[in-house]
Amino acid sequence: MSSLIEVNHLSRQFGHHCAVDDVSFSLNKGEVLGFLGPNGAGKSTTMKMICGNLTPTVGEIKINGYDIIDQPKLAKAELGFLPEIPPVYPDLTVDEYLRYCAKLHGLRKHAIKLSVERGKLKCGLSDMGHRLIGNLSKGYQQRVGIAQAILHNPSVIILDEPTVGLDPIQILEIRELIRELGNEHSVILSTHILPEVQHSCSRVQIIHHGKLVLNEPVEGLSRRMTSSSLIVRFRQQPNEEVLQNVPNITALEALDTGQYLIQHTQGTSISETIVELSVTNNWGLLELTPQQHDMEQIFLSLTQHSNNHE
Ligand SMILES: Nc1ncnc2c1ncn2[C@@H]1O[C@H](COP(=O)(O)OP(=O)(O)OP(=O)(O)O)[C@@H](O)[C@H]1O
Repeated sequence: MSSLIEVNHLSRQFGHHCAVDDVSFSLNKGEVLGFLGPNGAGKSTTMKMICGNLTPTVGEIKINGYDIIDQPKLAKAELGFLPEIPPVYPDLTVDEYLRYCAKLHGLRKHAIKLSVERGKLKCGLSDMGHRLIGNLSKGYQQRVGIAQAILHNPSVIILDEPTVGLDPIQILEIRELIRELGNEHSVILSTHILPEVQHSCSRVQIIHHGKLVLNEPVEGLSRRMTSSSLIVRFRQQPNEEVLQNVPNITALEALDTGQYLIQHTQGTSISETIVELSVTNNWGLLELTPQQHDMEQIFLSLTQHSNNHE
C-alpha cells in the first residue's frame, strides 16, 4: 500500500516542555485516520507540523513523497487543512471567501469557478454562495472551513477538532460529511471525542502526553472498550447464591434493590445464562447493560501497559 504521509521520529519542544515526543506513523491511500487524545496531548501541534505551519524540533515529514521542509510548495499542494479555529472571514460571502481561498491555493482563473462550485456541492453549501459567512450557523461555518480545504482537490485532508462547539445535529452532519470525504480523499481527523473516531475512521492512533500509545484498526478500539462487567436489574429479588455460581462470574455487587454489578472473566459472555436463569426462576429481568470503558480508562490501561514495559 502506498503511503501519502510518512512521519518519522517527530518531536516538538516548547521551551522545556516536550509537546510531541518521537512520533512516527504513516497514512495510506483511502484511509480515514483518527488521531485521538485528550486536551493538551499534542494533536494540534502534530497537525500544524504536518501542514508546514510549525517547524519540528526533530523529525521528518513527507507528503506523497515531498518533504514538508525542503519542498513545501509541492508538499502543501497535496494537503487540505482545517485548523481547530476555522480560518473564515465573517464579512465575506461564501462565494467571495472560497474564490479568495482558491486563488491562495494557486488555482488558475478558469479552474476557480469550477472548484468553488464543486467544493460547495461536496459540503452541502450549494444554496449558500451569497450568504455572509458571519450570518451562518457554526455548523455551516465549519462546512465553509472544510470546503476551503478541498478546493484544490488535495490527496490528504487534515481536520483538527472539526466538531468542537457544534450542536448534536450539526455534529452528526459534519461526521457524515467526513465519511463522504473519505471516499475520495485520505483523511486525518484529530479529535478528543471517542465516538467521532468510531463513526468516521478506519484506523485510530492515540496520543497521550505527546507519545503515540496505540495504532490499530478502529475495530480493535471497539474491542478494548468492551469491559468484563454488566449491570443487571430484576423485578424480583434473585437468589444471589445461584447468580454467584454462574460459570465465569468473578464478583457480584448489590447496587440497589434487585440491581447488581456483575464482574466476569475477560473474553467470556454471561448474558445468555443470566437471561435463561431469570426466565427459569421468574426473576423478571428489567436491565442487562454491558459496561463500556471510557476513553480515560483506555488511556490508563494503555499507558500502564507501556509503563510496565519500560
Ligand atoms: N505555542 C505554544 N507554546 C507553548 N506551549 C504550547 C504551544 N502550543 C502548544 N503548547 C503546549 O503543548 C501541549 C500540546 O498542545 P496541543 O495544542 O498540541 O494539544 P492538543 O492535543 O491539540 O489539545 P487540545 O485538544 O486542547 O487543542 C500543551 O501542553 C500545550 O499547552
